[in-house]
Amino acid sequence: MYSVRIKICGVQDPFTAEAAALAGADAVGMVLAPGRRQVSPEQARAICQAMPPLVARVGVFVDAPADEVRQIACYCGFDLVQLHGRESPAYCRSLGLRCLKGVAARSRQALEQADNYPVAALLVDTYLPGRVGGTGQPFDWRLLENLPLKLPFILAGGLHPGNVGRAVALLRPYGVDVSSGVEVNGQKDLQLIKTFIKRAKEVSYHAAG
Ligand SMILES: O=C(O)c1ccccc1NCC(=O)[C@H](O)[C@H](O)COP(=O)(O)O
Repeated sequence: MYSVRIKICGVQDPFTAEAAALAGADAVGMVLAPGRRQVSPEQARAICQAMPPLVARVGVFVDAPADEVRQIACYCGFDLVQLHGRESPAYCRSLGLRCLKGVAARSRQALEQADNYPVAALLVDTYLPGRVGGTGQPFDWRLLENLPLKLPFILAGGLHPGNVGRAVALLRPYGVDVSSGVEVNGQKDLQLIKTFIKRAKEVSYHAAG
């Protein structure tokens, strides 16, 4: 049976992380890179410590020095790191950590190239020049249709409770990732998180195969 995994990203406080996990999130992401959702290593550690077991804690980095990523991942207790910049395959390998590679959905060729990364999964996100992640903008999902990737892929970019069911039914991704789509006025909203999780899971339970 297929059951899509769900990552709630850009979480900034322990209460939201715990509530998302209890609502059925499989992973919670904390952004360590500059931006409006950035948390300090101390905040990320407090979030990780508040989370119940068996839910993945993911640290999101953008082109950070490898030593810094290793040190923060160890200090916080991350299960995975998400590399959302221009990190090379060699960089990913050198970390010695389980990685998700963020890849901008620019073209099918870009996705096919990324499929050779030595990582646990690809997180396929919207391409917007000059922006990195958490944009709230979707991309044309037809780019992923019938694309034979070896790596599991996590669909990201502009997902929300109103479109996640369609995305799951159409693409059957390994996972889905959301940040802006479960926020109100820039803050995570528990009701939206619960509705997103419910919608994604119910569609995947009913998907054939
Ligand atoms: O969310 C951010 O602010 C962010 C900043 C820098 C690098 C990555 C970032 N987010 C990564 C994520 O995994 C987001 O959840 C993903 O881009 C989807 O975001 P959204 O379109 O807002 O759902």
